[in-house]
Amino acid sequence: MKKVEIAVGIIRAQDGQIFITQRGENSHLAGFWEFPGGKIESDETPFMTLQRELAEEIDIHIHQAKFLKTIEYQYSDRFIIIHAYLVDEWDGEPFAKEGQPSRWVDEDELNADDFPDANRTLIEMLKNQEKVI
Ligand SMILES: Nc1nc2c([nH]c(=O)n2[C@@H]2O[C@H](COP(=O)(O)OP(=O)(O)OP(=O)(O)O)[C@@H](O)[C@H]2O)c(=O)[nH]1
Ligand SMILES: [Mg+2]
Repeated sequence: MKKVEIAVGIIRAQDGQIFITQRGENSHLAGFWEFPGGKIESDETPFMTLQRELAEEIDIHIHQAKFLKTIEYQYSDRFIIIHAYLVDEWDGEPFAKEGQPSRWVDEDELNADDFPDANRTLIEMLKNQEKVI
């Protein structure tokens, strides 16, 4: 079974909106919305991956982020580990560099059904505002 470990950012603006992107055609879980991020490379810490992926995918640069939660989830074809960070300070204006759809959405309006199954507990945590964040 393939094991995939990733870091993702919940990019939250001061008005509470969150920046999300849609997974491209032909990718794993195509068409679902996601938090920008990607796979941890062998010499990276999760935070280094987050910095690199947010620069590559949405053109923002971060100096810090708040670690939120690690989620483990078994898909039919892979086991996934997601390190999720809250990003509320960055340089630049996020946009989907690879041309995929993107949007800002109110935290309260995040719909877990639009995201991969692995994201469900994370989205519930954000919506329930377990007030660590
Ligand atoms: N970036 C991102 N990936 C997620 C999320 N939730 C989730 O299950 N994933 C899964 O995490 C895996 C790795 O994400 P990735 O961004 O590196 O995916 P990728 O398209 O480069 O991978 P691939 O082309 O090798 O399949 C994918 O299988 C993806 O479906 C999420 O919120 N954000
Ligand atoms: Mg990615």
